[in-house]
Amino acid sequence: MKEILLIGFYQPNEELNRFLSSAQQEFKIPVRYLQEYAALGTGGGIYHFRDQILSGSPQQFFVLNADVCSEFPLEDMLRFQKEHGDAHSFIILATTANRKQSLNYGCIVENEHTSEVLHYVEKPSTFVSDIINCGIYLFTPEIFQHIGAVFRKNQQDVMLDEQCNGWQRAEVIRLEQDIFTALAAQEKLYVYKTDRFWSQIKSAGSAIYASRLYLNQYHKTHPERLATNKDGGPKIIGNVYVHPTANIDPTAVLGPNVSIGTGVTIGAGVRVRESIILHGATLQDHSCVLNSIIGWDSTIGKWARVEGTPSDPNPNDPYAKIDSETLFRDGKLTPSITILGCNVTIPSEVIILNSIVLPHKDLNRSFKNQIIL
Ligand SMILES: Nc1nc2c(ncn2[C@@H]2O[C@H](COP(=O)(O)OP(=O)(O)O[C@H]3O[C@H](CO)[C@@H](O)[C@H](O)[C@@H]3O)[C@@H](O)[C@H]2O)c(=O)[nH]1
Repeated sequence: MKEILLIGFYQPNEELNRFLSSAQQEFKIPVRYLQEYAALGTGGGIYHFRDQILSGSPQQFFVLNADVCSEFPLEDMLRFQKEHGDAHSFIILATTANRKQSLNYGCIVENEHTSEVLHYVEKPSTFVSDIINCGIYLFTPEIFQHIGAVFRKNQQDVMLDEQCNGWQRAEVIRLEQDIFTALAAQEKLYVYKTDRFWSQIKSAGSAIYASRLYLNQYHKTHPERLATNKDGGPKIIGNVYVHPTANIDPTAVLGPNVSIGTGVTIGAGVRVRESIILHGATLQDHSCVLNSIIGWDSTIGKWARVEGTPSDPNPNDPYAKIDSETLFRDGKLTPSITILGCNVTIPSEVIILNSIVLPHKDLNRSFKNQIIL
């Protein structure tokens, strides 16, 4: 791997720049952010920056959606490409979903013998296939010829349509609908199926689930990254990550599925389960945090209870995925995890249940099922 390019249409800010430079230092690889002038779609985005992507003449490159978590079996995909198709074929990583949930993803029909993609439908309205697109692709530079053809076709369409504002429309290209659908059954596009962990991260609730998947993975591959029960340390249950700079009272009980960030302070008798505590937060003595995300520099008072409702996939269905449901159903806030934005203060002895608290709020009482602005 030579370089990582992040492509998006957001204005870069100081936080992003700090992240880029610390990632470069940590992973010892150039990491750059390329900003689109407008949302160009996944195909349009990489096409717009094709010169940057192709500088250094890579033979292949990966394109990863930013909102997925996975074991990212990239080497397996490279190996698969060598074994199947030819050196110029494109590979989509796929996994199996249940019939109902498959409709929320890109669906793939394959030739079972050759793994060639025969048919691709993005988010179909009726069942097409339980093999779904994971949003992780291996391309060769030739993909730009296919995107370029769509771009030129769009340009012609735009010229014929006098009313529309030219370039922008022509440059918006979606990989799935505009490229994959056309490439199916052309002996170009192949699918590599994985049964390793994979999930979308579309809602805040899925962050806690994704964190569990990564901690499980660490348990198998990097157990040294996880906290253990030590004399003079807190009680650890299951998979827990604690940043070395966190200050944790030995009478606290953490886990399972807990991540504690930089400089967090956790007082005596605190209980944390299924939660993410971001940097600089303070959990005062005997507070209890369950199924929640605590934002940067927030403070939870003594004996306070911050609790959410997990939205995990059905554990009895091996192919179930997390539902990226909307915040409201039938006009009501769906019970979900509790999220505190940054710099929120929760007083002592209150309960915050299934709520979303926006940054910099200083609460003075208990809240249940609310979005607090
Ligand atoms: N640079 C850039 N990125 C974009 C743009 N539009 C979307 N993206 C990025 O492309 C990724 C997926 O885009 P979505 O539009 O949110 O699609 P989706 O509903 O997540 O579905 C996609 O991912 C599923 C797997 O998670 C797939 O199953 C599905 O087929 C599709 O690829 C996200 O990381 C999103 O940030 C754009 O204009 N520019």
